[in-house]
Amino acid sequence: MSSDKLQLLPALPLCAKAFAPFGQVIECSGHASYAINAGSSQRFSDLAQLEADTDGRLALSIFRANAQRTPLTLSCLERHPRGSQAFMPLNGQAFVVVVAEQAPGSARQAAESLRVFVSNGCQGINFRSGVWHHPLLSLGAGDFLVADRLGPGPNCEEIDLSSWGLGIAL
Ligand SMILES: NC(=O)N[C@@H](O)C(=O)O
Ligand code: NI
Repeated sequence: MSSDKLQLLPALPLCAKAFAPFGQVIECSGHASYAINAGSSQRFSDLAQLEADTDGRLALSIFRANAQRTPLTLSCLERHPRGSQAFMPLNGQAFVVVVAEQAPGSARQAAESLRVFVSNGCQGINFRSGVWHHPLLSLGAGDFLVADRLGPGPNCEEIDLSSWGLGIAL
């Protein structure tokens, strides 16, 4: 869909304070560290609160992402009620994060309620359990380390946005 037919939502640089209602930003900036391993490394500790229900377990995966074509268009929102989901770029690729506190019922509500952030490629994010978000939107080809909940039972609710003509202004 050409950009002139899309309703473009504004994007903000990702920052911990603005993202706090949705989860944590995983970055060294703004966090204390302490020397470990005889001073050969600095540890920036406990940067995200990873969650999994008692039936599940936390797992580490790698997503090998293609660069999204622009203009970015929004296809769906999803949420994982049984656990958190963290993404950390491994190759410095910037990515877009789209979140919502409530599931929008219309394009108008989505335009008012969706929050869009852009990671600078040195920042990762951790979605709290149950936070509505768009699936990964990477701006560059690269790998992401992903920590999320695996286990029995459904853990992905989805709503379709593909017909709402929503895009991201980058
Ligand atoms: N499908 C999958 O594992 N990833 C999504 O949950 C996502 O948020 O990208
Ligand atoms: Ni997800």
